Amino acid sequence: MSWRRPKIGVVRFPGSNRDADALRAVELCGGEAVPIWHESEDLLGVTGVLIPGGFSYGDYLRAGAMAAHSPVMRAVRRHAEAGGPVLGICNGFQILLEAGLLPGAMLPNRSLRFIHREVYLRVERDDTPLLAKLRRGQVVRLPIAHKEGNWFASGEELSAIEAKGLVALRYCSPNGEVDEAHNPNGALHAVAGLTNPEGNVLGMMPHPECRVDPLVAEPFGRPFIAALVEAS
Ligand SMILES: NC(=O)CC[C@H](N)C(=O)O
Repeated sequence: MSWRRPKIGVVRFPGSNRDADALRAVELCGGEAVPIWHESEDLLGVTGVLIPGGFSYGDYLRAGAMAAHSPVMRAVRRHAEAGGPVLGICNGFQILLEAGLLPGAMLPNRSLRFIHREVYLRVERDDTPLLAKLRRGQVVRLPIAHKEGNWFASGEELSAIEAKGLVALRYCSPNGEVDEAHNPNGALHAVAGLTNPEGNVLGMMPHPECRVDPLVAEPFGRPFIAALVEAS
């Protein structure tokens, strides 16, 4: 890494609650974490963006639906369209879907319950900078904590997403088998994470930001945060 610590903006909305861990995770992975309030019309000179989890606007309407119309999201869109890296975690992923920066939509979990537990994830691609610290086929374990993680796309859209290889992560067994028994929320094709066609925007339901410190647990989240820092 160069002498300069890349500046990563951590966007905060009313109701964000994973922002503190996200800020710390960025610093632990070598970035300079810059909090950005949702009313900001610009990104304060950052070169990467992290949209953390939580309950922006209380999940009213649909999770992420109101946050997607915040002033800061206009700046995030410009940054993404210019090729800048963006990582959306959980509510951040929901916001990116609602903003149309990633394809598909979230439905309530199949069980209609909030689910908080560890899951296994199979890495489906490693050919883009935000996934470059993982390898295809690798299985990682991370926690999920959501009630709207049942990812959905229409049949045609789903085929196009698979054909373009946009699926980044799928829920799986500890051995990497993708089956319905290991799909916690009913997401179509067990989708847990997606990229845009250009690969510079990544959304994921599991939480890497609370798995970066080896004193807490095996740091399976580190490659995601470190890749964002390096890509920025
Ligand atoms: N931890 C999160 O970011 C998830 C909260 C999310 N709004 C939900 O679906 O419940």
